[in-house]
Amino acid sequence: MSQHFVQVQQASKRFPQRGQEDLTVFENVNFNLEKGEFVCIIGHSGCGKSTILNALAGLDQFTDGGLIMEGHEVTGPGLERGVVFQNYSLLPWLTALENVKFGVRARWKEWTNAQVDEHSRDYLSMVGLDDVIDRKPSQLSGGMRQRVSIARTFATKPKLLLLDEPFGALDALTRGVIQDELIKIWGRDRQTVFMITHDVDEAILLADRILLMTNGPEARIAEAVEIELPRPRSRAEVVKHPNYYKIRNYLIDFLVNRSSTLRTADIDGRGLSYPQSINPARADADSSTPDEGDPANPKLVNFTPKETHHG
Ligand SMILES: Nc1ncnc2c1ncn2[C@@H]1O[C@H](COP(=O)(O)OP(=O)(O)OP(=O)(O)O)[C@@H](O)[C@H]1O
Repeated sequence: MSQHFVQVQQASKRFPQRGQEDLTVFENVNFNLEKGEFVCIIGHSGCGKSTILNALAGLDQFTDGGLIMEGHEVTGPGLERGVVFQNYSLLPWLTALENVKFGVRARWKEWTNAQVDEHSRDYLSMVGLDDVIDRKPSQLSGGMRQRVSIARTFATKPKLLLLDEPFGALDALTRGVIQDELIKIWGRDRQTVFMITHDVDEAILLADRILLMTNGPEARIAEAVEIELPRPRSRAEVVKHPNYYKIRNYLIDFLVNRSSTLRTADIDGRGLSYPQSINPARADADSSTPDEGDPANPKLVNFTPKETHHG
């Protein structure tokens, strides 16, 4: 039986295409998540990240392959898994507090109203929303709405949190503030998190490991990069750490140069190919040359997705 909290084995996803061969988005995808781990996944647009996340959520299924969580096959959605999407799916007719309470009440049906209320306020407070809990989503900014979504999902304490580019629609400043809140809230509960992001710096700040996907079609998870930086992390401290540029340059090199060339041929033949584990902080020279710029104030790298072709 699996020793891992989540185990994905030989997963593939194919979509039928009218009059053409099926589109194989990814194949032979293998990875594990350990309990309490924060894992980010990065790859070019269209390689299948959301499809993998949706399968973990039980909202979609792999065409082939296994998905096991705590020894049980995942076959549909469940309360032990919570999802935050980019477009904060709040109930528009409920206030921020009511939105959070809605999830909490569904999770702990035996709780009194006072318990539900206190718990929900606690999580809204953690994301800095004490003053606006009685506002409806339409009266909140995009950043505030996303904070409500995060509070709502974390408040139900799912064992596995699935975050699909949760900050993708936010400006850089708001994003920074909410990243800090996410670190705080995760630091308290230490749930297992699987998060999609296009932002290399965000991934370094948050993750214990970053899974790197090659380009689709027929994408793979080629490497798992260990982020050896002390916790608790803050952006100010992380960018000053001697390992920071080694990790960052390694990731950017993968995305810019290797994600398109490291294809099936390179990783085939290994049978059940788990991603190669990489620790750029311990690697030599090549990937460790700092890029130009002020280390205390690095350029914000928001990795711009590249369309891939499926023709
Ligand atoms: N229902 C569907 N039918 C056909 N093709 C689909 C369907 N859903 C997704 N795809 C295709 O599968 C591929 C993977 O989509 P997915 O959204 O998982 O990629 P992604 O890596 O999350 O991309 P992005 O970073 O742009 O969000 C894309 O090429 C998409 O067009």
